[in-house]
Amino acid sequence: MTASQPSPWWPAPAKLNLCLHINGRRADGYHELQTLFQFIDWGDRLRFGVRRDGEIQLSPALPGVASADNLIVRAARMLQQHSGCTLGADIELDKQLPMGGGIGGGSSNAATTLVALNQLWNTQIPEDELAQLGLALGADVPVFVRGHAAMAEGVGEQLRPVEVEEPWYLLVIPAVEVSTAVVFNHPELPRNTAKITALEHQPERWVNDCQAVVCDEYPQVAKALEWLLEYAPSKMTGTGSCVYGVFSDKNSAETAWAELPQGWTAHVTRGCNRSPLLAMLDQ
Ligand SMILES: C[C@](O)(CO)[C@H](O)COP(=O)(O)OP(=O)(O)OC[C@H]1O[C@@H](n2ccc(N)nc2=O)[C@H](O)[C@@H]1O
Ligand SMILES: Nc1ncnc2c1ncn2[C@@H]1O[C@H](COP(=O)(O)OP(=O)(O)OP(=O)(O)O)[C@@H](O)[C@H]1O
Repeated sequence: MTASQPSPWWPAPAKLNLCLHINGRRADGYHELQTLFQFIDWGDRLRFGVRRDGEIQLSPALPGVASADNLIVRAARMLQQHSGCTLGADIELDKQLPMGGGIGGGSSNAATTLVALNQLWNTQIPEDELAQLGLALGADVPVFVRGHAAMAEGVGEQLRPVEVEEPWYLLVIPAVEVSTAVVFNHPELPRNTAKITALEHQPERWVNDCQAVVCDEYPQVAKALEWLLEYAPSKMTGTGSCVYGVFSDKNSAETAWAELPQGWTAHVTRGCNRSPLLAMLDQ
């Protein structure tokens, strides 16, 4: 027997990497980096119903991802184990974000699950601990748990909240999934960019060190970037495949979007230093 309580939709926004500088490679293969995260006001949504029997049920399933491997289910189980909570959840996912696009959909889903169930189960895990728990699920989970635009250093685990401009973006989604591990193992990847102090205040120095190798390996990404650059300063996010152009207002982003080649997918979206998930928590 289960008893479900209705619950509102919780946002799981995407992120952009406004820069991704690779400063070195550690002995364990992981890379030292400097990357600036900002959220966008576009993402997935999740809805939770509390169950008394401890089961975690997710619907619909994601194509190609077994339920036990889904970061949503893994996040819920992790919170159960960590807190000793005996409650479960029925979780509904409204998936909008492409996978392998470098916009952090899986990580954001995991973070929203941790934050929402922490509230709905009344487990009262403090934010620092919740972010630490999330790190075991993926390098980008903590920034989504904290919900502030941030500069990340180390291997991505040291986060410092920042305030940067909140422009409009035209986000182009090439029809290709890029593997983060393949990009980081690429022999041609530049790995010796000098570390820059207060990088968040120097947008003219923001680059993505993964962009050139991804454009070489995936012509669709190179083509999307070339097209966007006709309209605005543009870059790839994370390890790709998505690329974004930066616009000062919504109108000019929409004007470029109207010229999108047939068959391409793109979204006009706004940068946010405060995640829509935090806004929901404040309600
Ligand atoms: C670099 C970013 O894309 C920036 O948003 C992310 O931090 C990567 O986040 P993610 O996909 O959650 O990454 P993880 O699942 O932690 O790592 C995937 C793979 O990327 C490589 N990796 C990741 C982060 C890092 N600092 N150095 C690495 O070399 C490792 O080969 C690792 O096996
Ligand atoms: N709930 C989930 N949503 C998306 N992907 C998931 C989820 N659970 C597990 N995955 C797995 O994680 C992989 C990476 O998905 P994700 O959407 O986070 O990619 P990404 O945007 O490239 O991530 P990042 O920017 O963190 O590198 C997927 O290919 C999928 O196999």
